[in-house]
Amino acid sequence: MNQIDSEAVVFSPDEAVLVLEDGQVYVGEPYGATGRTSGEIVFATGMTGYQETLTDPSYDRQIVVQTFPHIGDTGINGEDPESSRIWVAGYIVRDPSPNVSNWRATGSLDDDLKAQGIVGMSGIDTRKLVRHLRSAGVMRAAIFSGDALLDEAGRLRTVESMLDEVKATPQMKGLSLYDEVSTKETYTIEPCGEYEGKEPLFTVAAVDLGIKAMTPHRMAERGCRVHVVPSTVTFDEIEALNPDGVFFSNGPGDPEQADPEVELLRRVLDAGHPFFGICFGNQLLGRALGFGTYKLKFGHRGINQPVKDVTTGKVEVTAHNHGFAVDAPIGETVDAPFDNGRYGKVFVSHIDLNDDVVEGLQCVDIPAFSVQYHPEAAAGPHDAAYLFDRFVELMKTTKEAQRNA
Ligand SMILES: NC(=O)CC[C@H](N)C(=O)O
Repeated sequence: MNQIDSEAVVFSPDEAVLVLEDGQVYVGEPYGATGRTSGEIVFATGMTGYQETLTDPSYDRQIVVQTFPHIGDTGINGEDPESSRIWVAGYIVRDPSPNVSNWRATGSLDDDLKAQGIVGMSGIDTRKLVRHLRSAGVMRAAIFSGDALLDEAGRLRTVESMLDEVKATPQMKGLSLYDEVSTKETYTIEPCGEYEGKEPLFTVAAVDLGIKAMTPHRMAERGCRVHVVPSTVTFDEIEALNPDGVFFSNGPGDPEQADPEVELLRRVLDAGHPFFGICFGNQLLGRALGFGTYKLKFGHRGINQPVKDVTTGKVEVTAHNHGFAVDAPIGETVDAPFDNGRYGKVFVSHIDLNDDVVEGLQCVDIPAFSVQYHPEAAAGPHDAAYLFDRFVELMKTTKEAQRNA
């Protein structure tokens, strides 16, 4: 069934009910675990990579709607997850595949969602739902199925009571609400591929704000030893690693409420360490430089967004997962506003050709740059792999300059 007028909502105990913060209601079937879940509802437009989406810690506490209708046909496997578990709060698909057909499959998506207790639903008009979110903007929502559809007396709940629960759901907050996504202990990724077993070319301290597994791997395959450190790491703990470069990862939450991480980043910049940031890391660099950040109406979540590198004019097909963006001037090189230009000049290096959203920052006077999108290609195109080469080159030139100073 589709979205229906909430006054006339009818559903049975074996169905699933989606209630949006603005009162819209959709009735479908349970998919994955049954129960209740709530969070900010967002949509992802990728046609492939559903395991990478589900296990991206940046989706922590968000209900994800897939716009591509047929999900689950390749089952699940042990190679594609981007972290140790599924992080989405809930999952909504149009037409889940009842069959698994892939040589790497170790099980079905439905079973994995059930095993991890992820409440989902299917069989609703996701196109209508996404068009509504695209015009009304992302908002809080909840999914109810199984016993969660019943009140204490065992009667079917009212939509009003479910709507009350939606409105009691916490709004998107800063990283402190999400520190569950970060590693609790530092771990190290050694050089791999052609650099396997060799002395590392460079040492990177990667701050895990919700890091995706493939990201440090992209640096390790370029000869780096990567120490992945918790989001609560101190500057002195970073210094003790004697890094040639520092990386801030992607992650959930509102960058405007991540001041401790911005302060840590400023100490990294003041120490002159080469810096590379991705997604949340880009927003934190923007805020460290003195720019603001703002919430997008519905965000960018998918693996085919056109981004222009303004220094080369090249257009890259890129993978995105962000609901916030940096508010910086496009088309000009400016003094970074923080502390009367302490960090020198900076320009917007990349822009999204769909909506002119800032997709990259390049500092001119300090060794620091970042992108809003995901160059690690997990899932997604490999167009932006050069950014990892750029980070290695930045560490190389900075080390040489320090040696010759
Ligand atoms: N993937 C990310 O790093 C997301 C960054 C930030 N939480 C946002 O939603 O914009």
